[in-house]
Amino acid sequence: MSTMPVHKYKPFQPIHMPDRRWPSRVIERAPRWCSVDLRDGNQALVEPMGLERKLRMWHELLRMGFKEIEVGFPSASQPDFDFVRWIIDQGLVPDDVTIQVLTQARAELIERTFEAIRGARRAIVHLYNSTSTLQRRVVFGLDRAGIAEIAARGARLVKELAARMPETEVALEYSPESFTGTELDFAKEICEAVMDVWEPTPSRKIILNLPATVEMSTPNVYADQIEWMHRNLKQRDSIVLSVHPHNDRGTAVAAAELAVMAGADRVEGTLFGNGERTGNVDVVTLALNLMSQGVDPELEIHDVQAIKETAEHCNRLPVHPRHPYVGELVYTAFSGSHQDAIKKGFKALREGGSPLWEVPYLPIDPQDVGRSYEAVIRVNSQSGKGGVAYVLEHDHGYVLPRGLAVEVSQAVQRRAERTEGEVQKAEILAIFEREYVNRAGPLRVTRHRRVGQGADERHEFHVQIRGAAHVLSAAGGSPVEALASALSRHAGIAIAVDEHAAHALPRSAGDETAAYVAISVGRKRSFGAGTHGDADMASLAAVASAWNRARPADAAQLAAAAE
Ligand SMILES: CC(=O)SCCNC(=O)CCNC(=O)[C@H](O)C(C)(C)COP(=O)(O)OP(=O)(O)OC[C@H]1O[C@@H](n2cnc3c(N)ncnc32)[C@H](O)[C@@H]1OP(=O)(O)O
Ligand SMILES: CC(C)C(=O)C(=O)O
Repeated sequence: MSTMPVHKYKPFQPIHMPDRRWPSRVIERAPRWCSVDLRDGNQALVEPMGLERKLRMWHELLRMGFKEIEVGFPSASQPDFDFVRWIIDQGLVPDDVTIQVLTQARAELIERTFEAIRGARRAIVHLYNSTSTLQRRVVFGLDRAGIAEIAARGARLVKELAARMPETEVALEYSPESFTGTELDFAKEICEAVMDVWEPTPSRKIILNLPATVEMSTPNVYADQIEWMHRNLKQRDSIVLSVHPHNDRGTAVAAAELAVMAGADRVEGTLFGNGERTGNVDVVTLALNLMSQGVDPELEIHDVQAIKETAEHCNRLPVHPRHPYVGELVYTAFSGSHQDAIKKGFKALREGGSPLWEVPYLPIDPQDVGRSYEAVIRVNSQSGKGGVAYVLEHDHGYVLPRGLAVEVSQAVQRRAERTEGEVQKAEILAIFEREYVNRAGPLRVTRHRRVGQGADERHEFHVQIRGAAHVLSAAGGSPVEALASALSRHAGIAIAVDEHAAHALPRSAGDETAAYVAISVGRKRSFGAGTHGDADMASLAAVASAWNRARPADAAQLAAAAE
């Protein structure tokens, strides 16, 4: 038993609904989105947005394709009121976009709200009052009938004021605020009391918004609550059923998704989940979750970084580096096995020709949201050969053979362990090139040519051994094999070429070849690499590098024998 004060809390009562249907439903289309960044998001900020920040957010939301945007709580403050007036008066509301404004169910606030929307082509007036057992008791001191009357009275006034403003098409949204703490039969009763006032029809629907004002249970319970309302509300065809999840338990995204499976038509949320306490549901995550399932998210998120910059500027709050789809680190693998799988995934993708994105550990293609592959693999002490090989290939064009990749990654690992940090891409390149590529030492091949023809063909090598010029030669085979045999003869040591690979190495200065060899000098195995504008010379440089990297004693022996 822990010493935590569990006795202060009671479990949330589950909903008895053995025939619940949502668990076997699949989301096949995006819900109607409503951004509440400029209201619920804004009301939770340390420094609420002024005109400049509100306008920047507004334009970002329009660019993303939101068609319903809650633009404020105009009766709350002059800046909120002024912003609503500004976008109406300046003609900033596109024809296909509907603004939404929130108000408590209090006469003076509703009247002020209507002043704010005067002249708008269309507006959703969003009326709310708290309905939970707790709020009824401690905030309002009213019974169910008293609370229902607040809502009905508010709806009557909205209807009356809307009738006096025929130039504006007014829709009503009603929220039984704190719905998750409200008995379902009462939530139904109060919603239907509002409907009785508003008299919605299938062509003039009411929006009933069922908020998880405070997230109080596991998301499946919220889904049960939504399905119960979906199945039991009267005139369902005259209702847009909306949800507005908060994230107190960290499961707002799951709650919203299950709620949509349970019958919700519409979701209210904010960019990256800004909002009261732990925030509103994150609409970007919801939308990209849909995209990752092949469902059109009906929002444009081609540059998630730009959207994040807007959110951070407007909210003056940072987005976490691990935030889904947008965080600085979410497309980055540090750990070896992930890197290996990602590298192989990219290769399979390149070679497979399928349009489907299937790369382990990357649920979506970072490029689809404007992120690059730049940071997909970063290297520290948790990384393996796959990561190092990926960096050398992706960033520098070297396609290392497996054994060499293992060796290089061990050197990189030692560096990472020593510094206890990340090894930057430039350092990885430096470690590799310094140790393996055109490695200086006693042996250097300066020229190669083929002499003779047919059976008499020989390879002639001009080499420097400890600075002294020599001409070596050997018959037949590839230049690499011939050099190994010429060196063997001169040094009196068995030299075998175990591996040899080469590929074009695109460089800004012109195309080069990169070659890799593994040679055995006596019993010692050594890797080397070479680069050169001439393919044969690249391979011969690789042999020389491998030799120069071999044990000093062997090198000395070669030098002595050749002198
Ligand atoms: C869960 C949500 O996010 S809901 C939205 C919440 N957002 C905000 O509150 C941000 C903006 N709000 C504000 O700036 C202020 O609350 C205002 C300007 C709207 C109103 O301010 P005030 O008049 O000072 O009242 P306050 O908000 O403290 O409300 C308290 C009174 O309103 C009543 N009340 C609260 N909500 C509602 C409601 N939805 N409908 C009717 N009455 C309500 C309370 O019972 C209380 O009544 P009492 O004074 O008789 O005890
Ligand atoms: C007004 C309502 C919808 C709200 O913001 C909430 O319940 O969180």
